[in-house]
Amino acid sequence: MELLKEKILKEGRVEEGNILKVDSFLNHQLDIELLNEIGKEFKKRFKNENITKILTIETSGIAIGAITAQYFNVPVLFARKTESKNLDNETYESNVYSYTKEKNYKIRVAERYLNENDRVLLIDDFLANGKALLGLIDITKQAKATLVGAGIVIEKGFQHGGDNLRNNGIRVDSLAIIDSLEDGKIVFR
Ligand SMILES: O=P(O)(O)OC[C@H]1O[C@H](OP(=O)(O)OP(=O)(O)O)[C@H](O)[C@@H]1O
Ligand SMILES: O=c1[nH]c(=O)c2nc[nH]c2[nH]1
Repeated sequence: MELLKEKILKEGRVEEGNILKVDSFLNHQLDIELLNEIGKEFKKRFKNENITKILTIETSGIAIGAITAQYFNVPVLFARKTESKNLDNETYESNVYSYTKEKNYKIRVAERYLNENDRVLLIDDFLANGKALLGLIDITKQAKATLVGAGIVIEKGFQHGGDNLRNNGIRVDSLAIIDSLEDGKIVFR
């Protein structure tokens, strides 16, 4: 998606540890105009798939998940990473290692909001090693829901999470794929 790539080149900063910082528009401050265009693009790509639910993971997936859900007219459900009295006792659970936080999280989704009648589109801001998506896929399987695929805003292709999933037959549509951040230079696939 050209608009997104231009924005990444204009505002993205490469940080230590192969981190691309895009917090001016994607996962801290939010550029709603751009996020709307991204939501429309996901709708265009998955419009024939009868999606019934968008599933994402807190924190950074929520904004893009919610904006995208408007174009599908379906609810967005986000996996929680922290315990809460606010959550049902009956939950699907999985484990996710966070690349940016360097720690493991137990993620949870209330059973009542995901079931075998659902056709699920996973949405997230970033795909790196694929751990967040693997956790969401695990939860989708536990719910016996149908996994349609994943829509990702930025994939860091050099970390291979996306290609591993594709090799396992999972549809992963990323709007920008980065092949290298070496020497602080952003190189798209
Ligand atoms: O493909 P992976 O290696 O799993 O990396 C991608 C995940 O990492 C980020 O989440 P993070 O753990 O930084 O949490 P946040 O959403 O709270 O920022 C991002 O929002 C994805 O969910
Ligand atoms: O803002 C982010 N930048 C990254 O490089 C990254 N990798 C995983 N998750 C990420 N989030």
